[in-house]
Amino acid sequence: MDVHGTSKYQANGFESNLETYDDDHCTEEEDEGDCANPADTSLMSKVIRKGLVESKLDLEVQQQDPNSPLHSVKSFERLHLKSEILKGIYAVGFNAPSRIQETALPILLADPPQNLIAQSQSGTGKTAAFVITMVSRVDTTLKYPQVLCLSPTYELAVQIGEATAKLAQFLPNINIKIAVRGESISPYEQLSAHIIIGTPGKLVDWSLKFRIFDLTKIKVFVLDEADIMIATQGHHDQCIRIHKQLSRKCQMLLFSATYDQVVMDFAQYIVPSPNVIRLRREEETLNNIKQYYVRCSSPQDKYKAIENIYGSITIGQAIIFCKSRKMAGWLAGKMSVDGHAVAVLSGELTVEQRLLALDRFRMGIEKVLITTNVLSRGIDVEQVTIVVNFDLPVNAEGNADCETYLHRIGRTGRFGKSGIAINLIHSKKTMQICREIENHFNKSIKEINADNAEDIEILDSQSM
Ligand SMILES: Nc1ncnc2c1ncn2[C@@H]1O[C@H](COP(=O)(O)OP(=O)(O)OP(=O)(O)O)[C@@H](O)[C@H]1O
Repeated sequence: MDVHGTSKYQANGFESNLETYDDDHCTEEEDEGDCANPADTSLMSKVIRKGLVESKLDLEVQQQDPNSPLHSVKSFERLHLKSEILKGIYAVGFNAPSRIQETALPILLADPPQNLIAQSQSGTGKTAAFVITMVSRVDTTLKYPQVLCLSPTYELAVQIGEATAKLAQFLPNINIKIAVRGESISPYEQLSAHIIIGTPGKLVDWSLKFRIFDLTKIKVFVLDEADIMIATQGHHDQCIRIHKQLSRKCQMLLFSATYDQVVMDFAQYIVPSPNVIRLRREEETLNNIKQYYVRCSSPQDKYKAIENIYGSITIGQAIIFCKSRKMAGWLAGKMSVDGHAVAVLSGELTVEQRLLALDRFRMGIEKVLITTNVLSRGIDVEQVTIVVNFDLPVNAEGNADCETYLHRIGRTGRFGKSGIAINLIHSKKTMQICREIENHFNKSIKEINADNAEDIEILDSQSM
C-alpha cells in the first residue's frame, strides 16, 4: 500500500479512497466576508503524509475486525439511543436511517468515541447524523458546554440549531446556544449551555477572547462543510485556533458533500486516527437532480431566459445564484420592477434581514430567492424544485468551481426528491466552464431552449 495508492473499503456503497482530486477555490462572498483566500495548501500537503498512512492502516484494521463499527444498521432502534432521542427522531418524521446515517452512526456513537471524516451527497442526512451524535453525547447534569459545532454561515448555524432542538425536544434540561453575529453574551459569565453551534469568528471570541467556556472540556467537535472551513483563509485560521485547544480525547467529526484531495489530506492530518467515509467521484452527483443549460446570446439575454422560465420556477420554489451581491441586487431589482415576486439574500444585508428573507422563502411567501454563494451550502428548504445558476461558479483563476456547483445544485433534490438545475450560458467561456463541470462529474448537462414552449413544458412537468 503506497501513500498515493488507493486503499479502499466498501461500506454500503460508500468508499474510502485516496484519489487525487482537483483543487477548488472560493471566489465569491461568504458569511462574515472572509471567504476570499484559500489557505496555504502547499503547507497543508507538506504536513499530511504521516496522517495518510495512519488513517489507511486504521481503516484496514477496522475492516478485518468483525466487531468493527463500520458495520451498518438498518433501523434507528439498533443504535441503542436514549429513548428520548429515539422519540425525537420519530417526532421529526425520520423512519429509517439514510445510507450515510446507517454507515456513519455506528462509528459516531461507538465507545470509546471515534473520529470521522465523512462525505455524502447534498441532502442525504449528514446534519441529522452529527446532530444525533451531539445530543447523545451530552450529560445534562453537567452545566457547561460539551459539544461544539462550527458552521460557515449564520443561516446554517441557525438551521443546525433548530434541527438540534427538534431532535432533542424530549431530552429534559438540554440547553443549546447559537453563537452567531448579533448574539450578545456577558463576558463575565460562564456559559452553561451543553451544545454550542456557531460561526468560527464568533466562537473564537467566546472561547479564546472572552473565555466564557472552556474548550478543553469539549467532548465532541463538529466541523460542518469541513472542506470550505479548511480551504478558506479566515475560517481556516479560526478553526485551527479552536481545534488546537481541544483535548486529545475530544471526538472530532468532519462532514461535507465535497473534499478536494489537499483538503482531505489536511483533514486527515489534524484529525487523529480518523475513520473516513468517502464517495467515488461518479457518485458525487445525484441522479434525482436533472441538469440543463440554456444558451443565451448576451448577459442581457440571460434576463430574458429567466423571464421565460419564471412560470416554471414558481411552480415549486427556486433559488437563483449570482456571482456577486451587486448582480443579485440588480437581478432582484429588475425582476421586481417587472412585477415578479422575488426575495434577495446576500452578505450586505443585516443578519435580521437575511433571516427574515430565508424564513419568508421557507414559508413560501416568496417563491424565488436570489442569492450568492452565501447560501450555496447546507441550506435545507424541502420545496426547492429548481436551482438556476445565473452565473456559473468560478474559482479565483476563472475556472469552474465544481465543488461550489455541486453544493449549489444540492439546494434542490433534498432527501431523494427530484430537482432541476439550470445553467445560463452566454459566452464561449461560460460554455467551456459548463463543459468542465460536466467532465468533472461525468454527468451530462443537457441543452434546453428557454424560447421553446415544449422545452419549458418539460421544466414545468419536472418541477412539480
Ligand atoms: N432518516 C431520515 N428520514 C427522513 N428525512 C431525513 C432523514 N435524515 C434527514 N432527513 C431530512 O432530509 C433533509 C436533508 O438532510 P440534511 O440537511 O441533513 O442533509 P445534508 O446531507 O446535511 O445536506 P447538505 O450537504 O446540503 O448540507 C432534511 O430536511 C432532513 O430533515
